[in-house]
Amino acid sequence: MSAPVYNRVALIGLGLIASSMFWAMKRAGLAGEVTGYARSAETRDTARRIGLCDRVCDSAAEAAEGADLVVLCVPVGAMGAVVQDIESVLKPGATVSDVGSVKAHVIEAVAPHIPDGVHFVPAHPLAGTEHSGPEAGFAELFDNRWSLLVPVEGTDPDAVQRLRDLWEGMGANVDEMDADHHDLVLAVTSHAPHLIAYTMVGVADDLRRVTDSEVIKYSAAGFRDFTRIAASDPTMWRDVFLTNKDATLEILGRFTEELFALQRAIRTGDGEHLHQYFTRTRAIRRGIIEAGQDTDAPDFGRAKKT
Ligand SMILES: NC(=O)c1ccc[n+]([C@@H]2O[C@H](COP(=O)([O-])OP(=O)(O)OC[C@H]3O[C@@H](n4cnc5c(N)ncnc54)[C@H](O)[C@@H]3O)[C@@H](O)[C@H]2O)c1
Ligand SMILES: O=C(O)C(=O)C[C@]1(C(=O)O)C=C[C@@H](O)C=C1
Repeated sequence: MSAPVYNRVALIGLGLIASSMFWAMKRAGLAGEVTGYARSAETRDTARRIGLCDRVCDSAAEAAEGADLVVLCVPVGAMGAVVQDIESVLKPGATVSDVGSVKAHVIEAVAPHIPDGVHFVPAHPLAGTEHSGPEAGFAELFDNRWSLLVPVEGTDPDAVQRLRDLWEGMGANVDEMDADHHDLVLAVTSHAPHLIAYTMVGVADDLRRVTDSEVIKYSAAGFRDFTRIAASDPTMWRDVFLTNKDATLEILGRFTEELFALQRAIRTGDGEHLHQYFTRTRAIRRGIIEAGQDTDAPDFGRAKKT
């Protein structure tokens, strides 16, 4: 057990990420008391029933009052409204953070409502599952995953260091990045891939109407992975695309160009193009495994190189 990093932590929005943070903080003794608030009475009841948070409050302001750290764990599009519910109760010296998947938009929506004397340190854990809600969380979610801190210029370095200590205590590796760079990187590694998975599953569903249930019956591993991703929370992902518009459209534009090039290679029988392309992408996967970045990858990925 570590010494608490914060005496009082408030979690606003009690879904997958907040509940995982709660269990991870409890596992390592990182917070004295953790309060929580969720918009729906049903979620608050569930949280009380499963012991999620030391105290579940009936308003965001009640949960945030007196907290040393307040973490906004709601969909990206709701961050601006939520900070306005709590701005008047934030205590001087407190830190406000968030876990949103998009950073420039959150900073734009939240920063104007942070009172003088309160720190704002945006963050984004690069860990999740397709499940959502208060019962989806688990203490190990952040183990050996990245959590990116995106402090705006002039932020107190002690406030940043303290949040870093919290994330490291929850098992994550921490890096810092600026917001625009974050949003471009995540458009490549997370946002565009999710949109592609949503599309692929949508196409298969359309096809299913033609081929009856064969798409589901014979779905192979690759397609199943797409369906896992495409089962992710619709509200969360709607907000991601609406708030990281430019970077996502830029990456999707490039994706479409490559897709057309591959389509052409197939039509013209250009096997050389296809082989070279797949050789390049295979090397990327191997690079990730060799760098120890894919903790889910089986060992044979490292050992066998044909
Ligand atoms: N799921 C992931 O893989 C993942 C990973 C990293 C970061 N994130 C980010 O974390 C945040 C939370 O995601 P999650 O997966 O925990 O979602 P979730 O759906 O499991 O939980 C979201 C919570 O926010 C509440 N909420 C929704 N709208 C609200 C509003 N207008 N006001 C107040 N509360 C509201 C919901 O009731 C729920 O309690 C999002 O910003 C998301 O982008 C998600
Ligand atoms: O593993 C998953 O289910 C995820 O999609 C997690 C994932 C990702 O794309 O890697 C999704 C969104 C986040 O903002 C961070 C992590």
